[in-house]
Amino acid sequence: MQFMQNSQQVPPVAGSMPAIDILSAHGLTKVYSNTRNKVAATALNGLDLHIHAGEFVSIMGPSGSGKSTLLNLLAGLDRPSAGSLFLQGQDITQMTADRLALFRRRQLGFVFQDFNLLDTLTLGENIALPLSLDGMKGNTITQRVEEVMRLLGIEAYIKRYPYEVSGGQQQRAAVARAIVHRPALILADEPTGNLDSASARALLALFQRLNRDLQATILMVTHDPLAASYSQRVVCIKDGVVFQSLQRTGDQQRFFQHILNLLAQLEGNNGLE
Ligand SMILES: Nc1ncnc2c1ncn2[C@@H]1O[C@H](COP(=O)(O)OP(=O)(O)OP(=O)(O)O)[C@@H](O)[C@H]1O
Repeated sequence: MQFMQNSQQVPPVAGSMPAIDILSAHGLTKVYSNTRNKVAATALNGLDLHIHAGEFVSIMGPSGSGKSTLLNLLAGLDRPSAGSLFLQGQDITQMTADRLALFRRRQLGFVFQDFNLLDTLTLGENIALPLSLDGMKGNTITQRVEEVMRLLGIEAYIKRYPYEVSGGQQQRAAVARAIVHRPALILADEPTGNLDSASARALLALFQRLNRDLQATILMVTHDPLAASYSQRVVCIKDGVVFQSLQRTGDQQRFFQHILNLLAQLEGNNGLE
């Protein structure tokens, strides 16, 4: 299984930063206007962000800094008030609703805090969904589902329903569903929030493996500095703009310490919840 298939994408050269932008946001602004009390809230205030192909990036920031708003815009669930947002070289802010829905289905993979698996479908059927929605043939779907379940070590549970497996196994199935169609970008929203610490570490190690071995590009929103230390770069948002971007240089323990230092720099560090 390989994520880099598009001619626009090239695998990163070992030891150097990959140069192709999967995501490129310029002056991204979102103002929520409340018609009732006529008070506007600026959630994003001209944010610039670039994510290269093959990067694993964490987004952090205090409560109310704009993380969810950013994720909603990246997911195409909401439109910005101003600015451009290029994914795979296409400005999704200019797409019609239909094109955006197709783009989202093909190019993005989502992993949520509460897994979002359908209870009435088996794990195998849940994972098959993005492929069947895209009209793929049954045999090919079966092959792809089995391949991805093997990759994630959950092939034994293909016929089980979500309520018949553990939280960690459900989240692995959710990751399988997010990657089965080989999206350009995986968006993860607090993916470890509902997992015990052992399952959380296993999931983060899995993200690292997908990133390292398959060059999957991952953007993860997290409040947890330990979770963020599994990624290669932390982008800290404050008041709707990028406060600082921190690249991992040494080992994970050292990066974890750098992240803690960065969080300590943020005004009202106790707002990180
Ligand atoms: N639908 C909305 N209407 C009005 N204001 C909103 C709306 N959604 C978010 N906001 C405001 O926009 C700002 C950014 O909110 P957002 O939810 O993006 O922050 P966040 O960083 O995800 O916070 P948290 O970590 O608490 O989830 C906040 O001031 C919030 O009150």
